[in-house]
Amino acid sequence: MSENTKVTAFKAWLTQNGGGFHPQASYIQAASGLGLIACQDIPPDEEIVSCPIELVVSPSLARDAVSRLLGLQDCSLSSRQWISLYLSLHQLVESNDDPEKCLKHRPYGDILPSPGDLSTPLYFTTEELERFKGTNLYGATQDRIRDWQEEWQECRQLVSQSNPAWGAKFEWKIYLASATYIGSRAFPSSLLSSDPTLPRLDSDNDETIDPILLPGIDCLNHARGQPVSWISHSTTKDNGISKISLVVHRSVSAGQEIFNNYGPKPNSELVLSYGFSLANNPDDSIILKLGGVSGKKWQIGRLAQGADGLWKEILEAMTDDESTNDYEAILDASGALQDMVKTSIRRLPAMDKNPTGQSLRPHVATMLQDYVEGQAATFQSLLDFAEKKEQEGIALAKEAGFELVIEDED
Ligand SMILES: C[S@@+](CC[C@H](N)C(=O)[O-])C[C@H]1O[C@@H](n2cnc3c(N)ncnc32)[C@H](O)[C@@H]1O
Repeated sequence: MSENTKVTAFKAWLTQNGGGFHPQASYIQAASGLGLIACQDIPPDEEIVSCPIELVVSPSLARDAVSRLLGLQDCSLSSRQWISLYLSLHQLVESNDDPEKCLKHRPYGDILPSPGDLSTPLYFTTEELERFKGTNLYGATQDRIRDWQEEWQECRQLVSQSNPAWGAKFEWKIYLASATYIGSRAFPSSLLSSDPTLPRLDSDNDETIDPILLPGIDCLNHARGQPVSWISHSTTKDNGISKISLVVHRSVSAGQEIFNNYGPKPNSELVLSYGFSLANNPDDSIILKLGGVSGKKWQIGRLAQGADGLWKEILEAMTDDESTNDYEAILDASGALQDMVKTSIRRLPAMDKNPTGQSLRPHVATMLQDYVEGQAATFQSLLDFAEKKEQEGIALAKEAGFELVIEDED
């Protein structure tokens, strides 16, 4: 099937099921892969795309379909595993071998990017990945490979027990692509509530949020700050959700791309889960954890946003009593923070003058450059913060009658 035929079939499937695209929006090749382009001027506040509830790929839909197809009972897998397995089975099982039509997302599966078009770090060459050594992203990629491979082994075993021929075909690359689709296209299940919200899917504080796939709505690329709304439509009958739609509040001129807004995401997350980065991304952040203290992870943004909590924790670790005004503790804490930040800065990968050199593909070089720039700028802001605290400590010492001269070791 050609690319156009697949897109036509997908659009027809979406429409037949009660969803669809704006009549003036075409799903075609855009600047970053497939995207939605306005064929004529579209006024603000128009519904751009909608996905009927029947086509939403939720963990429960996936679990029910997979369990029926494989004859599983009371099987426990994570939400990501159920959805990944459901998507993967679309590739492993021919339509003829699925007489009950458990796998009902074939037109959707056909328009998902091929593995060759996926660009998250799990698709980097070894040499490309090595260039990220010294960053949190490098470690996060290694963790993800290990975790997803364990998930794949577990799923493959289930498939093999049910149908050895399907199990034999279930290679790592099939699970990897499915799990990558979830990372780069999923929305939080909270959108299905009557009061939709867009929290982070990896949010530590809400374990009730699952990934869901919204065919059609996930066809839009991301633009930071784009004003959009999520509308969940209720049925008049039982007040359940009938469809989810996306409304874009800016007008779009003919020929322009229509964007979604994936929310404020740092490049660490954009690269790891989506395979792209934004230059000078204002949402960049670093994650720090103090060894031997509470184990809490601190997220610090550019301009040292969020550093106050981290500072308080370091300072409290340096003081025996409740006093956080003790200049010695302030100077110790500031010294510890400066040492920690300087070590992290030194570990960051060196940026080539010509980052699009031969060893890296250009899109990987761009991600490396954007990501390292954000990390370096954020660490530098934290260093400035620590130096300011040092000055405050010196001023307090002076008030107490001590003249301090701090010598810089670097
Ligand atoms: C939900 S899909 C968006 C539609 C997608 N282009 C497609 O082929 O269906 C998310 C993927 O689109 C690409 N993408 C989205 N926004 C982008 C952007 N601003 N710059 C570069 N790539 C982007 C990335 O590959 C990302 O993983």
